Amino acid sequence: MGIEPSLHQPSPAPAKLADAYLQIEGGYRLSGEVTTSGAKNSSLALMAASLLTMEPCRLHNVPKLADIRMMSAILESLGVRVRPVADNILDIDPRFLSVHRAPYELVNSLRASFFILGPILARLGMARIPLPGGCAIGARPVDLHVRGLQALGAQVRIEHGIVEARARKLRGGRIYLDYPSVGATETIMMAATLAEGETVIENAAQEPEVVDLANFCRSMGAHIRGAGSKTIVISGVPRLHGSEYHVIPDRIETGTFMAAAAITRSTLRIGPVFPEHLAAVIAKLREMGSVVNLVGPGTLEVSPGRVMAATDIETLPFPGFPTDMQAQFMSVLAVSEGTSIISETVFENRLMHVPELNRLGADIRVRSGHAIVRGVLKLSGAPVVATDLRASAALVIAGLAAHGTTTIAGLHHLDRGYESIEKKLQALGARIERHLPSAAPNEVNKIAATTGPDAAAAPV
Ligand SMILES: CC(=O)N[C@H]1[C@@H](OP(=O)(O)OP(=O)(O)OC[C@H]2O[C@@H](n3ccc(=O)[nH]c3=O)[C@H](O)[C@@H]2O)O[C@H](CO)[C@@H](O)[C@@H]1O
Ligand SMILES: C=C(OP(=O)(O)O)C(=O)O
Repeated sequence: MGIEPSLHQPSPAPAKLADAYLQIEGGYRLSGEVTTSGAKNSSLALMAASLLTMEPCRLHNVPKLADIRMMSAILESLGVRVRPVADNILDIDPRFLSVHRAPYELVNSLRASFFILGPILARLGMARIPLPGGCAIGARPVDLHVRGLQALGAQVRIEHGIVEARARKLRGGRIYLDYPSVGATETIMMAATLAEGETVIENAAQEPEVVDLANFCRSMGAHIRGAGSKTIVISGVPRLHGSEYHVIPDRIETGTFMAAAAITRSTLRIGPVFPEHLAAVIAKLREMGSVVNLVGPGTLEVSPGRVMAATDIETLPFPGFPTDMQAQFMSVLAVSEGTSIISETVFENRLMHVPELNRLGADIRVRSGHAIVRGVLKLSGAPVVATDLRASAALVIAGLAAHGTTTIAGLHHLDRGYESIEKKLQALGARIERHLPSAAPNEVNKIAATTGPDAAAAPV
């Protein structure tokens, strides 16, 4: 993937006092145990995959997030019934899927909305989905999704920003992905479950969320082999049945709390976790000097070593270091001893947090897509603006370590991907509060159930 520096990005709009913001008093240690929510990126793919059957599905461990609420709204716009039946349990009844087009206003806000293309095409023989939105971290084309569906016999054209795919009957095919795209692997895998004959995806993405999706499809009766390896083989079946399924824990949320432990030099226990999903993150943190141990089934303990040392990081497809953890690790490296080089190779515009971290006293320069991070002794609190989801997490982490007060605006990014993050951090002893839009500048509002991030996730 081509990488270009983010130096030429316009600065994010300054925070307005009328916007919601987080206020953090940093420089304090954390302690205790934190529970990881279900994986956002799995849940979104599984919600789309539930369209493949005509029977009800129940998903457990779905996080309460703005993205999940949006995906629920998209499914409902297609005639599908989506109901939260208990905390983090979502019932999806796709029997009445009848609409093959999704509204732009809904699809525009998240990348995962595009996951519905393959299932709708497989079920209805036609789909019209606007090009997706999501974090503005690069161009994020959909050519690999399109070529995959074409290999299954679909006719696909893109006009006026809408992807239209038609196929009376999808047929298995052989697809080599030029890049192991997570989304393209998922789109093709879902469509292929109902295609006639065998589909082989070569150079497939190996991310745990791809495996979770394959396992969910298998629980519905799909025949899928090799998920988690570079070659996935799908033998199409005439129909899939309903299923009840538990979403895997969110490895990126776990990694974010691991980074919070490292930067505040605290001991934290984090779980549930599949350590093999975080092998690269654990290895990097150990290299930097943290002590990371598995202290029980599915619980990691992160504690401080003698020093936090610089290290180089290159983001890569799984099992490499995840791009979704790059920003958070940049915060930790900003206060580690020595100079680190971070190379973002997955997305060409995912260094927008650099100027904001520098505002907090970090010393980071961007040169040809690489961030050169010179460790400083301390960060100091300042007002900053989140530019995307993981950038916002990086700013929260930096704010926990920065001396004095940090305010973070642009919380709609954070609320896309972190369930109750400030409540979880407060329980660990962090001095973090959310100020709601109506609040006077110095007046803290307790998070009202009707307007806070939990409300954003209302359907779950
Ligand atoms: C909802 C979801 O699951 N999002 C995740 C998913 O995004 P997403 O599925 O969008 O990420 P991809 O793996 O597809 O993208 C990786 C690279 O491939 C490029 N590409 C992708 C598709 C395509 O048709 N053509 C193309 O060139 C992208 O521009 C990017 O440079 O995987 C990313 C990589 O781990 C994560 O950061 C995102 O959190
Ligand atoms: C980039 C992310 O999400 P999305 O693909 O939905 O933009 C993310 O989860 O970090």
